[in-house]
Amino acid sequence: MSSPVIKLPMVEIFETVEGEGTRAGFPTVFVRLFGCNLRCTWCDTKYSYPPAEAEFVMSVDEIVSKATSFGAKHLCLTGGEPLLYGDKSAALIEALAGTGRYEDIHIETNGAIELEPFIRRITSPNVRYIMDYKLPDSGEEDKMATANFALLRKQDELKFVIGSDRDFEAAKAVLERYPTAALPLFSPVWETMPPAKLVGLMLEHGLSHVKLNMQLHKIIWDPAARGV
Ligand SMILES: Nc1nc2[nH]cc(C(=O)O)c2c(=O)[nH]1
Ligand code: SF4
Ligand SMILES: [Mg+2]
Repeated sequence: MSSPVIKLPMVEIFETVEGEGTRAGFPTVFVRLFGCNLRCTWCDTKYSYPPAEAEFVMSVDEIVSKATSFGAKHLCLTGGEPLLYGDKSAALIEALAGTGRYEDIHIETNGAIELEPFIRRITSPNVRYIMDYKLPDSGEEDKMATANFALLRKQDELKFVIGSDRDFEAAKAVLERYPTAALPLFSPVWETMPPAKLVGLMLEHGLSHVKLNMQLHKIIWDPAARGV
């Protein structure tokens, strides 16, 4: 019996350089799924959930075939929220890992999805999670799945997008409250937090284990550009 075709709503698949995190600067294929369970005030991908519509629907095989048509050895699965589709999202990750084409597959997840089923099911060593923790300015802090902190591994990354002094204080408090093996990243909200101010706060508060995370793609291209 053949397995049923798994289909997912999609926004875009493209190749560029990774703009964020420890792999910033590497040529990377981006697979952006449609749909999100949050509505962050400062969201920069509002085209990835309603009232916008999915650009197309693709089967897992079609997504893998398009992704592997590019040369990059890094792949970023993003959205929207790429883990919104549970077993279907997991099947896509397994299929991408199963190609053997990628040194690194990282998943940009929003902090409002329990990671336990994914970490348990997907055992490929090159699959990593970059989890956001949504701070007060996002309006979505109460949705955070704090059980994920203890599950994240040293190859994973924990990203705080910081819009204000209040957000900075909250991020610092979260790191003190929830121990994690993941690498903490502090990223300035493009419109409201000058990077120099965020660096000043990091140094002033002695956060020697935290890495500044600039969005390279917003420096290289127009901050509003899509598909870069
Ligand atoms: N270049 C580039 N790097 C990125 N890293 C994370 C992105 C995202 O939208 O999740 C992104 C993106 O959209 N473009
Ligand atoms: S989780 Fe990401 S895609 Fe969803 S609303 Fe927040 S910033 Fe936008
Ligand atoms: Mg983006």
